[in-house]
Amino acid sequence: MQVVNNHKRLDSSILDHSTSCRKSGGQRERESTMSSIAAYYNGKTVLITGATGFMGKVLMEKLLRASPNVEAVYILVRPKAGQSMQERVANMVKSKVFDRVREDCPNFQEKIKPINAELTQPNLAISAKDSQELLSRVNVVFHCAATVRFDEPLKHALLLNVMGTQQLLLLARQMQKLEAFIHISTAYANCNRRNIDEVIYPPPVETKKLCDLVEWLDESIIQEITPKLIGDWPNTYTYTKALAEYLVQQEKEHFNIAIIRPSIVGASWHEPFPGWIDNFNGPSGIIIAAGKGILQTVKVNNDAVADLIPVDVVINLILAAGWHTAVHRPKTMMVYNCTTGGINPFCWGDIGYYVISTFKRNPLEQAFRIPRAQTTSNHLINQYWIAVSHKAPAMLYDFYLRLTGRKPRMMKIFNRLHKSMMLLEYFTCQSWEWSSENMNMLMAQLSPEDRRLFNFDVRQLHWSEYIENYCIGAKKYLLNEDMSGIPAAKQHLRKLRNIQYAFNTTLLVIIWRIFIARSQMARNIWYFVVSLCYKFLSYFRASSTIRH
Ligand SMILES: CCCCCCCCCCCCCCCC(=O)SCCNC(=O)CCNC(=O)[C@H](O)C(C)(C)COP(=O)(O)OP(=O)(O)OC[C@H]1O[C@@H](n2cnc3c(N)ncnc32)[C@H](O)[C@@H]1OP(=O)(O)O
Ligand SMILES: NC(=O)C1=CN([C@@H]2O[C@H](COP(=O)(O)OP(=O)(O)OC[C@H]3O[C@@H](n4cnc5c(N)ncnc54)[C@H](OP(=O)(O)O)[C@@H]3O)[C@@H](O)[C@H]2O)C=CC1
Repeated sequence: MQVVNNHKRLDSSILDHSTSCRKSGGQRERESTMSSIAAYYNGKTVLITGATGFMGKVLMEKLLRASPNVEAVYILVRPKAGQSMQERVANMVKSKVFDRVREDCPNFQEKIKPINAELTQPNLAISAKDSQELLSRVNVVFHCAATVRFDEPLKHALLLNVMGTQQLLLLARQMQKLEAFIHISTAYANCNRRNIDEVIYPPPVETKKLCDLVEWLDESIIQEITPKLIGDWPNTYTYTKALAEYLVQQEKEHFNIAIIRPSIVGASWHEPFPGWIDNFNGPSGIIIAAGKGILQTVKVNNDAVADLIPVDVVINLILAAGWHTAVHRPKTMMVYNCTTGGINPFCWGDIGYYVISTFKRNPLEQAFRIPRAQTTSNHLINQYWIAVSHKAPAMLYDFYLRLTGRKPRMMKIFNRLHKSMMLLEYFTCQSWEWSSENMNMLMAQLSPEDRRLFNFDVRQLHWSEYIENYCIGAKKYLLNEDMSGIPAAKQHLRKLRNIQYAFNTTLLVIIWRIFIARSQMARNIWYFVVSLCYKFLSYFRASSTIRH
């Protein structure tokens, strides 16, 4: 109920702004003067890479809704999974994430200008004609495209995250009207350090030499030497993002640049809808696995800071930084650590608690077991729980599937889950400290209206409410489950609970029977307990007879 009310409150707080597309030119003009950021983007031409991704879509939606008079939004898109660029964009604009902007500006898609591109190819595989159009028109670039997979082979991660960025920078250098270039990095680019300031740290290797090396080395050799090359970085993703930051910094003399470093980007806080999420990355897959009762134990340090940041907070900061970089042209290149830990900390243990309690109240459909999450940072304890509460039930279930003539699948799901958890545990078992002076400084420079429309003040974030919306968002938007199915899902959980009680009781009786048959001590304990119960019952009966 609280969540529903919250949704209403949030909706009404942004309603007056979101309807601006339907208002008259004069009204819109007046509103634009109130919001410097929204007004800045009106009339500008923007280029977004990674627009088909999780953050890119939210960025595009907010930009088109906040500044409906933006001149054009160019997006670099590649054909994928048998779909042409046009088909992908046509499907994308139908996505629920654009529902609000669709309502406000039914023709919003006319502003979107897709450009065929592949960031790993020479010149980004952009045609000469498209390239010319970009060079003569673009005012602001938002570079979001990247591979965010932790297990990406080094060569591919370098090709996309480093060389792709370099090529985009080369293109940007030639843009005649460029006012700002905003590069999206990650707060974990320097995760080999404990305290991370808003500065660029020296790269671990000379990027050019490394790129040359992997170009001619055999793939299998690169795989073999990857751990040595990445050193104390946990994966190729964070390593290549660190290298890219350095490259971006090298261009600071040529145009106005800012780098945004978000931590773990989660579902949205307010916009476009509370709890909006559309992929299984980061915590989302783990949260769903917990809600389905598949994941029963997870390796986290309960007291370590869970540096989650809502996607809309990141997008608001990105847009504000774009405006600030273009209009105020800071003398030094600004790096914005976009994190919550130092401002409004929250721990992994608390997340575990709130996730489970939300899914008990709002269960997912067809759960495998009752949601329950054992959280520990102890490797042995975690392995014990994995054996007892993951592998054993999975084997039993697969055995049951085999018996009923179906294909076993649970062990496969668990193996995949364990692989993901192993890759994520580096981030859940330790804490980092990020400074956030630049984010605070930028916030201080915003007008009250901008602070409201482009809110990135995470001090106002109420974690329990946010996690509740996150879980409900995952249910609605990721799993496409209807809230009207909750009574049936609760009924299913009750059934699972009864099955579990019956199973546990049977198991206990069997174990006890085995003990009694084999051990004199177990027999003695058994007789003692039985006689104690008998005495207690006799006493109870006698005392109740006297009272009558
Ligand atoms: C209760 C306690 C809470 C505690 C909660 C702890 C959370 C602890 C988070 C730490 C988070 C740190 C984050 C650092 C912050 C950055 O800066 S990193 C940016 C975020 N990047 C990531 O999170 C990438 C991590 N993921 C990966 O690297 C790869 O997905 C993995 C983990 C290696 C798995 O690879 P894979 O086995 O090949 O699987 P993958 O291809 O990813 O997925 C295959 C399919 O299964 C789907 N899928 C994936 N997971 C699921 C799922 N759970 N259910 C259903 N389908 C799924 C995918 O959508 C995909 O579908 P298609 O696209 O094929 O249709
Ligand atoms: N999500 C998170 O938790 C965090 C993300 N970040 C950073 O934010 C940015 C966006 O992340 P997010 O939206 O989550 O990532 P997604 O994986 O959702 O999106 C990645 C985007 O990059 C595009 N892309 C990938 N490869 C290529 C290629 N070869 N050519 C052209 N485009 C390509 C994808 O296009 P396609 O649809 O064709 O695959 C997609 O649009 C990244 O730079 C990431 O490092 C930083 C911190 C945390």
